[in-house]
Amino acid sequence: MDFYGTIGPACAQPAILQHMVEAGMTGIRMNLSHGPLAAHTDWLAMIRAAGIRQLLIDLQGPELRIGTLAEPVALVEGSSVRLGADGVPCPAALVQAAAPGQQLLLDDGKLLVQVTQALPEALVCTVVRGGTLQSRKSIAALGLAVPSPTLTEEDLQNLKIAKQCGVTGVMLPFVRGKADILALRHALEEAGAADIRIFAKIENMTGVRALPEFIHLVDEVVIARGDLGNAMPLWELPRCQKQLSAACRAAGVPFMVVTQMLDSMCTRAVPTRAEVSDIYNAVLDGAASVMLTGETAAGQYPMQAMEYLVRTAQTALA
Ligand SMILES: Nc1ncnc2c1ncn2[C@@H]1O[C@H](COP(=O)(O)OP(=O)(O)OP(=O)(O)O)[C@@H](O)[C@H]1O
Ligand SMILES: CC(=O)C(=O)O
Repeated sequence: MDFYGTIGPACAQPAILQHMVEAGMTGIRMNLSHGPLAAHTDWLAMIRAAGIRQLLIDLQGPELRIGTLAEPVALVEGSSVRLGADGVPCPAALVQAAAPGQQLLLDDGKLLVQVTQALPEALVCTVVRGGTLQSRKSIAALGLAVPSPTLTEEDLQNLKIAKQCGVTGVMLPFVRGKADILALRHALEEAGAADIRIFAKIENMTGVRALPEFIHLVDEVVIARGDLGNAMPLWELPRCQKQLSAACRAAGVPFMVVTQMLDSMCTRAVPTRAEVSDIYNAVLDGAASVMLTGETAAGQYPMQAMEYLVRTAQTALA
């Protein structure tokens, strides 16, 4: 079984990475939504030096995100916020597609705004659930199909240098169907990196429904519960996870379970009973790999989190 962390400011130090490897980490994810491969040569050197065998890059793909903010923006419930020109930067395709009444979940659903006015270059929204909005956070536009290419220009640049950077796998967000996988395969071939494994992230209902058409074209399916949890009431997410796991087992395709596996360990050295049960159950369901994200990238206890992940999974395997 594979155990992944996510590299970020909290763990990008040789001694911490070394400790995570000693705890059983077999691979690491680099989230390229926060910066390109070329800007992370120091992290790449650390990953090599720590002897981490598998390096996954998580592309931008068709995912919608807030752009870069000069500083975090406080969104106050009931107040108005402008997305687009002269406001919080966001993709132009979203501004074009959204109509008044559209709800937009921000930062994996922590914040919620509703469009009140759709101008040609901006959306005026009312804040329904407030909080602090930071740069590059996710946007989920429920029920709205926003046209976007499989790969961004930056994704293509990253794929060109992936092989020389030691990348072994590519995670494609928000897979919508067979065409997205074929486009990524083609881009990898063009980059001379046809042997890099493809991890298809299931992050919304489009991906759930399309899974049968592309499951045999990918190397691993990723049950990406952060965004997937925005696509349904949260009490339905466990059933969806179980159904996706069963579909992968039936097809004989490996799958990964990721997100909030040990979320409380971002700020506490010991996980909750519910979190260790979640890991144990994912392993019993047949997961080929499990991954930590914010816990290792930005949390206070990256080494302890990796230890709990690996030990709990190994206990389930024993
Ligand atoms: N390459 C990076 N550079 C700087 N900060 C990073 C980097 N990768 C991750 N982080 C920080 O760690 C946090 C958690 O990482 P994670 O990969 O889960 O990002 P995310 O944007 O929250 O997730 P997702 O891409 O799944 O929506 C990020 O929100 C960011 O603050
Ligand atoms: C990891 C990720 O992208 C998610 O769970 O949405």
